[in-house]
Amino acid sequence: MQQRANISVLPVPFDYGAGRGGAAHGPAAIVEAGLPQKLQSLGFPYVLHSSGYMPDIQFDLRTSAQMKNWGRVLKMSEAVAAATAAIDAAGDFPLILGGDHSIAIGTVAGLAERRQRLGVLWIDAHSDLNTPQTTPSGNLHGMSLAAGLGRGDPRFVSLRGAAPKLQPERTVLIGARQLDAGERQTIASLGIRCFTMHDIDRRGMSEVMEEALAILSGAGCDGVHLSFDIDSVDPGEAPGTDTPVRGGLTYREAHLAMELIHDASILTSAELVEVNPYLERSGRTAQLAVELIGSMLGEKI
Ligand SMILES: NC(=[NH2+])NCCC[C@H](N)C(=O)O
Ligand SMILES: [Mn+2]
Ligand SMILES: [Mn+2]
Repeated sequence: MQQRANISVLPVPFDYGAGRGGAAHGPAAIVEAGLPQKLQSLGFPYVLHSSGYMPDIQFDLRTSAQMKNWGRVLKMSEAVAAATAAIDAAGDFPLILGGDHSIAIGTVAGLAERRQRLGVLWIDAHSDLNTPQTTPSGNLHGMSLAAGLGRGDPRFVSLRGAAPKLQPERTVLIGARQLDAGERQTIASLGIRCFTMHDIDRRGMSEVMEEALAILSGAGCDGVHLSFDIDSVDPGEAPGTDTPVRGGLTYREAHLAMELIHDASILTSAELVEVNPYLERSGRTAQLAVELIGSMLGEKI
């Protein structure tokens, strides 16, 4: 991260953007797995917010086949955007814990309020570039990056005003290995830089990350947000997630990515999403999340 010492941890216990329940318990699992101790041992002052900033979203039953639970996702997004914007405005480093990946609709909207040239590093097995027209599932966690880029339902795209929040030349994807047809089209037509698992296999994580970070460093960003979907990591290491895809990042590749991100000193915010403790007994996925956050913050072997 940049020279901002105070870390503001914002839990988003929400999973109505996913196809099943459980990711709402991700933040508690990550805290339970030792995140506060990790931040302390690395010497960062931090505050751990309660989830009380979220209004009563349970009872907004508005939904459709193309945007399941959109009423709840919209209410959550508004609350998360406001909370994230406030943390950013206070000069703290926002560290957001998901929750399913639909929470990025809110985090990106909140960050974009002060940062019109926000860069985003999206580490994920997926691209989350679907729209209500292209989604195969109707799950909004597969549409969050699209919303940031100005694609999809106007209520999400224009959350808290200006749209789009993100520009394709400041958006970099890493770890992709399961893209839907409409998403491929969007990546091609917008010219988004997408480093797939194929690229990582051939060139190695180190070279891929160097290029990715160079793109963001050279893109005139006024901030860089890391959106880390734990399903980017291979399901052997990260089984507790809703949409696992074989052939993911190894444990070491994931750590190396985080270490290189730290060394580049460009991050101004980060989120870690899609940990679903319901899907495993071991707790190893939440533990991995804590370790990866450690590497992101400068922990070395
Ligand atoms: N954040 C995630 N885990 N997204 C998974 C998306 C899966 C699929 N592309 C869909 O739109 O439904
Ligand atoms: Mn995702
Ligand atoms: Mn994913």
